[in-house]
Amino acid sequence: MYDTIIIGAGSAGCVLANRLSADPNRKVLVLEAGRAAPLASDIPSDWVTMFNTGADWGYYTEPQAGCRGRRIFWPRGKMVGGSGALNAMIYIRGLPSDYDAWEAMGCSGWGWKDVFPVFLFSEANADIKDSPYHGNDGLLHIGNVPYVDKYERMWIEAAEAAGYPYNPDYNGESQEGVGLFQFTIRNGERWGTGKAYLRPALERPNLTVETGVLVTKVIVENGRAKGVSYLIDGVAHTAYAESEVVLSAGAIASCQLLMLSGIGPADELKAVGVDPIHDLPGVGKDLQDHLNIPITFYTKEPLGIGAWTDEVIADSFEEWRDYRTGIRSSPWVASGGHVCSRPGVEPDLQLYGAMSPHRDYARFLGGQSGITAHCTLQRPNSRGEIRLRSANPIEYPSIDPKYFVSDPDGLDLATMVEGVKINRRIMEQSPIRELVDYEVSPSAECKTDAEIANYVRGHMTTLYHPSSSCRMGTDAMAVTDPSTLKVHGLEGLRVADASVIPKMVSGNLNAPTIMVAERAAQMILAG
Ligand SMILES: Cc1cc2nc3c(=O)[nH]c(=O)nc-3n(C[C@H](O)[C@H](O)[C@H](O)COP(=O)(O)OP(=O)(O)OC[C@H]3O[C@@H](n4cnc5c(N)ncnc54)[C@H](O)[C@@H]3O)c2cc1C
Repeated sequence: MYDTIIIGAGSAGCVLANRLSADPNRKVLVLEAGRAAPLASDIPSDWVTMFNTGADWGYYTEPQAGCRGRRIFWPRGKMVGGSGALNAMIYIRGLPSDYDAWEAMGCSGWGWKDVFPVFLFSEANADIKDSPYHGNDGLLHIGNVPYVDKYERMWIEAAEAAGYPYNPDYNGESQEGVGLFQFTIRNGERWGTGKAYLRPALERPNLTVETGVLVTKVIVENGRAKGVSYLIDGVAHTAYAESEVVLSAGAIASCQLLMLSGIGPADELKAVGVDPIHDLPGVGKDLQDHLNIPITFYTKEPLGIGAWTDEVIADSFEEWRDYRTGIRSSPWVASGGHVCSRPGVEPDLQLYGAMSPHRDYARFLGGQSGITAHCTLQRPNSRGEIRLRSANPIEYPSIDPKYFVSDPDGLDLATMVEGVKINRRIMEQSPIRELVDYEVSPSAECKTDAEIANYVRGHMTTLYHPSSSCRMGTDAMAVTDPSTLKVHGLEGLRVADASVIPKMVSGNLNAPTIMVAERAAQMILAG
């Protein structure tokens, strides 16, 4: 018998495993479906090479009516460290107003004044000292990118020439402007929560971590979570928890597991053969994600990833292996920024100037060197849902983010069209302009807003940030209680991961998820 069972050793689960097992009187079990992270996870440049491997759940959405019927690829980490072991390692918190909006939605205790100290508490910034905006004593190592390509600096110069000010610290006083991102990289190696939080706790006798374990159900008796059922190599097992079960399986699997356990919209559960035990209509609803649109240019000279030969790849790996330096110590998303699509808004677009001629999540590279300019919508209106397809826990759920179609005013699409125009403007400035041969995609013929919108629908990707599928709140569609993160109406069951985020923040989701997990641990330890 354990005190606490944590489902999932991802970004959030590893934080909880560390914080909760720091209490020697608490017996903690962590159950993770994946196994140890592969070498590619350690190497910052190699994150995209893990897509569609055993370390990736490799989900696809339902065909998206707003995206010309395409199914959108949704990679998620399936390994110790979770998506934080697969991600691009950018560290960003979002805007203070994002969290104040959470509070205004009924999540009292989650305003900026409440969460900012938690961000500082978890942060160990190696490069920015004596700043009121950064912590230096936490467990989460943050640093500047170890390798900056000269063309990344040129992209920043071009963006400045287009009128966007240089910002040396977008986690500082203001997010607006362009510059270099900060990363969860330590001495040239990925340092997600699997290493920062879980690894140092593994020696503790009160912490057990089991990998290769697929949790299939939370066992609930008389309104209280008692334990979990899981499969190891297809064989069923159970484990019991005295105090509680914490779902940290991520924004897809946490709501899937609630529904498999009979907790969710009762009619929908019955329709797929699951006996409802607790009618909670919001489970799986209100799903949000960051939408991203890349545009690609070929360059006249070889540069960046497009210039890598087999020899460069081999030599750079040896350099990384021996010294943790060089081109493989960069995730190649170092130059970017946050800009406003129109006057009177806070930065609503995140930009990247990636020195890589890629398309389709960098699974394919172009025939010559190039630059891909990405633009992400920071605060989307689109909200979708996750539903069970069947009562079979092995079957992936139906993921329908309803991109664009759930935003009847069309603001999401219109803002992304502006983002494409901003990226084109940047690419027209010196010193990048002189490098560009021609625009490959969407190509110079795509000119009018309507043509660009059609391109956005046909090429948008996820920026990998599903959230809000078990969102916090006090309204009828809320799933988790903001003051405890307990599932409404049940005892002994909490959710602590990206799925409780009530509304998308203006920035990538790892840091906010880690903050949520830190707070969940504080709540649990407080009893
Ligand atoms: C490719 C990619 C790039 C990204 N880039 C960035 C970035 O640069 N910066 C940033 O801030 N964010 C980034 N993100 C997003 C960020 O990494 C995630 O939002 C964050 O990791 C989510 O954490 P989580 O704890 O909610 O879920 P996860 O980290 O996904 O953890 C869930 C864990 O639960 C396990 N699990 C799931 N189901 C079960 C089950 N049934 N039984 C047992 N275990 C189970 C999973 O295997 C996984 O380990 C990226 C994400 C991806 C996928």
